[in-house]
Order: sequence, then C-alpha cells, then structure tokens
Amino acid sequence: MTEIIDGEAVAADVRDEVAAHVETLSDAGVTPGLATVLMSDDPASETYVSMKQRDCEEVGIESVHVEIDADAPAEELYETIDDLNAREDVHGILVQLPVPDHVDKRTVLRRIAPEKDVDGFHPENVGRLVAGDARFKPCTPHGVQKLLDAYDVETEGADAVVLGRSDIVGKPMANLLLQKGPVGNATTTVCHSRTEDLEGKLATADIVIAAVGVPEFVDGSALKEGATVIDVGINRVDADTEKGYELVGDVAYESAKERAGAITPVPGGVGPMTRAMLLYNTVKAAGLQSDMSIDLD
Ligand SMILES: Nc1nc2c(c(=O)[nH]1)N[C@@H](CN(C=O)c1ccc(C(=O)N[C@@H](CCC(=O)O)C(=O)O)cc1)CN2
Repeated sequence: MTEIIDGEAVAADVRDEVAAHVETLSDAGVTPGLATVLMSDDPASETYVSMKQRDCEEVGIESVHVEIDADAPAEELYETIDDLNAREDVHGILVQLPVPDHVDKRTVLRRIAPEKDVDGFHPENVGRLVAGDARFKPCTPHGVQKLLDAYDVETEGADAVVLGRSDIVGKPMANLLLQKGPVGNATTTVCHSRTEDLEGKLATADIVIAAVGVPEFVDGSALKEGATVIDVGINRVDADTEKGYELVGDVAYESAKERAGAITPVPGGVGPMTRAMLLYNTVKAAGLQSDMSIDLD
C-alpha cells in the first residue's frame, strides 16, 4: 500500500510547536514579528503571502505586510528592506519571490539583514548551511526533511535524486540530504536540464525530490518500485474548475502512486510545510535576537 504523506497534518503539528514557543517568548516580553514584502501581480504569489499572514495570526506571530507596485523603481524595495531591518518589532523579513525583472534579486537577498533572513537565502546563511552550521534552513527543504522524518523514511545510505538545482529548493535540499546527522547521510544526486541518463538515475533512486516546475515531468513508470516521492512542484494548470485552474505537481500523481512506497500529494504535501517552517524560522529569529534559544529539531 502506498503511503500518502500528509503535509497538512505534519504542518499542523509544527504550528502547534511554534505556538508554544511564541507563548514562551511572549511571556518574556517578546512578540515575534514577521514582515512579508510583495512586489508582484502574480496571483500565486499573492495567495502564498496571504496564507503566510493567516498562519502568523494562527500561532500568535505579529505580521507586517508591505505591498509595492510591481512597476515601482527597485530602489523602493531596497529602501523598504532597510526600514524593516531597522525595526525592533520585526524579527524576520521575507520578500516573496519572484521579484520583477527590473529588480536585482541578488541585491534584494543581500540587503536583508542575515539575522532577519528567515528564508535563509542571504549568502552568509547559505554559507552557514553548507558548512553544516545552519542558522535558518530554507523553508521548503527543511519542510521536506520534516516530512521524511515524520514518516520514518530512512535517508542514511539511501540513493536520493533531487530534480532541479534552484537556490530555493534544489541546492539547499541536496546539501541537507548530504549532511551527516538525522535525515541526512544520503547518497545524493542533483539532476537538471543538462543531466544525461535521467531515466537511469531515477530508476535506482530510493528517494525522489522533484522541484523542476514542470507539470507531471516525472511519470510513475520512471520510478523504482517502493521509492519515496516528494513532489515540490505546485503548478497552476488551466482547468474547467471554479478558479479556472487546478494544481498539479512535477510528478504524475496517479501513475506514481501505483509504484511509490510513499508520496506527497499536490496540494497538501510540501506547500503547507514551506509555510510552517517559515513560522519556525521566525520564532527562531525572535529567540536569537533576544538571546533566547528556540530549537524545534
Ligand atoms: N521568499 C520566498 N519566495 C518563494 C518561496 C520561498 O520559500 N520564499 N517558495 C515558493 C512558493 N511558496 C512560498 O512562498 C509557497 C508555495 C506553496 C505554498 C502552499 O501552501 N501551497 C498549497 C496550495 C496553495 C494554493 O491553493 O495555491 C499546497 O501545496 O497545499 C506555500 C508557499 C516561491 N516563492
């Protein structure tokens, strides 16, 4: 029987733990604060940001939201970040990606104070992650680790294939799986658009993490029998539904379910975990900024 990995349920557990930490911090006079910055007209980005604000409210994190016109000069975003860096009530800052083409993403990510970089994308935090001394693990890969742990998926010595080499998911995911320690020690292969013999690599993978952003890129027939499949893709595909689209993963769910030992659905798999780990990073940031250690791991 294929196990369906329930991201909503694991995320709810994380939110409960986060809420308890928020209470501890609040008792000590610190209310964790998260600033979300949206500079985009992309409906998916708008949805994610409003979900993040709702999550904050649920666990008692103060949320500050800044919206910047997508056509505004890039300087407006940079100055907003400077203002948020200076605010004592803001412990975490997240600029929703992607930003418009005229904005330099690298400048944005470097401008956020590393101690408030709850995405873990600042070069200082990337370096710390790679060195095995993470301050903030990027939310999606950290969420995937939590799912693997919650469902007792053995990573030690497993052959893991990460599809995609993005800075948000692929690269940090591979790093985490490689590292010594819990939910690590995997033999990890990162595959991308120039990879040769992708079929061969997938056919022997015990764990497949798909993060390419292409609907149903992986067919079930490509998988090893019993593999664990973590689908990071959340693609909006035109459909005759109320919203005019449906959400489809990077893995063809029905065919993959036939073959996988465990699989995440889309929606309800990795997405809720991305949001839950953002809350966790925010309480961790608030703890670090007030000399109180918060550790969920
Ligand atoms: N600054 C960042 N920008 C982006 C990140 C990120 O980690 N930091 N990741 C992605 C998207 N993302 C986070 O913002 C994200 C994607 C999906 C979900 C989610 O909850 N998905 C739900 C379905 C939601 C829907 O109905 O559309 C699910 O999968 O069940 C949360 C966050 C890009 N940008």
